[in-house]
Amino acid sequence: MKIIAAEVFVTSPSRNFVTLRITTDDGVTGIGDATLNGRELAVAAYLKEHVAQLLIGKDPHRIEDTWQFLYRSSYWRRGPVTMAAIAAVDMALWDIKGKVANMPVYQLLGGASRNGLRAYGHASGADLESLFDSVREHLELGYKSVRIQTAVPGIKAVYGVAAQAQASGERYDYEPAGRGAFPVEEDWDTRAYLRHLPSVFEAVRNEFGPELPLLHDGHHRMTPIQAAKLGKALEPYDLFWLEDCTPAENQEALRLVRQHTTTPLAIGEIFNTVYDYQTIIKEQLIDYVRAASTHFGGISPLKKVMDFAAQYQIKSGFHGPTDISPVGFAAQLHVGLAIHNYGIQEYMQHSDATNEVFEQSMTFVDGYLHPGNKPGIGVEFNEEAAAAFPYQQAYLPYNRLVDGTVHDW
Ligand SMILES: O=NC(=O)[C@@H](O)[C@H](O)[C@H](O)CO
Ligand SMILES: [Co+2]
Repeated sequence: MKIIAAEVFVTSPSRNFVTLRITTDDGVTGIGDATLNGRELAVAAYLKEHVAQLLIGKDPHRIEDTWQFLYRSSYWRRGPVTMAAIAAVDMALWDIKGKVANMPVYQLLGGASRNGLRAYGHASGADLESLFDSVREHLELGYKSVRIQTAVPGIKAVYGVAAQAQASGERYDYEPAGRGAFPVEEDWDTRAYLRHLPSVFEAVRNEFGPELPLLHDGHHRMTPIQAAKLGKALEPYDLFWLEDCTPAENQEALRLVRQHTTTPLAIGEIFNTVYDYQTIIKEQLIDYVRAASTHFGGISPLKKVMDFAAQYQIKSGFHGPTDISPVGFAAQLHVGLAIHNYGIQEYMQHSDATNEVFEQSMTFVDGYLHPGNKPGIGVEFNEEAAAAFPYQQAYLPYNRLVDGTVHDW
């Protein structure tokens, strides 16, 4: 069996996606997600200009060998662009292998370790009333766990609060990527946030009780001691996790947070190799691995990092916003179903237009996800539908503090 074609498609139903399709001489095709929100064309070019020609003639069954070849032969290692490109190839080859074996990918990874994958949704609201409505809406949609994001007094626009979508009556089902040639500037004040958030969780617990698993995303905005302060202040509200509490390029920073709080910590959606996790896993500085198949080099390394994490009783919490395409999302459902140390899956629901372009076999029933049992990854790419949605440049917002200093968004 040989690879005869590797094509890259950039399409933009609701938001931009980059998809790789590999075709073999037997006519079997496989697809992979190469979407990097705000830098999509960099990955598309990396694949089109530098990778596609290297794949022609290769045996598609040699997944690990192809992964290692792409990782080491480029010489320049790691980074979000390279690893998203390698991820797309890895996913497409697993898709092909599953189709040839006539098995869903999770069966090739060792079979199911559970019946379904517990998911959490993104509840948000500018004030308590709209936040409570959003929690109720997600409970009605079947979610059994919810992430809580809300506005902060004195701050104009805060990450994760879909006020703009709610104003137009839509559900918050897209990741903030403002279309246009320059990132939208948002504002931030950590002290105001730290003063406000505990009262929000107290109100949510009073309204919804002690059982409902609640998550929160700090989105890289605190220093370690501020993250420690928040983690401790939230302990009475028994969070499932506090995510991205501080920028973690300096993995040792989590030592300080860990010393001060028992609030579980989740880190890593912007990481792209196991080396980014090495210290925080070995020293058990986190409880959940936030990697996504698309940003982390694909299915193969996602399984490897979870096997490493298992030695330290750390579980999965894979990143699953709508800027992970349905292909990347399905790929990590297969990994989540097969591993023993599964935790929870972030699940924002893609839009109707996106679901038209990507025909999926995954299901979401009573709060649990399942990738389905179609051979391979279980997603078909509709090229005709994709052609109707041309790429539109879009950037993620960025932050400035009230004194004008650029800050993490
Ligand atoms: O936990 N989820 C997140 O932090 C996401 O909403 C990220 O901001 C977006 O995926 C960035 O493109
Ligand atoms: Co996050």
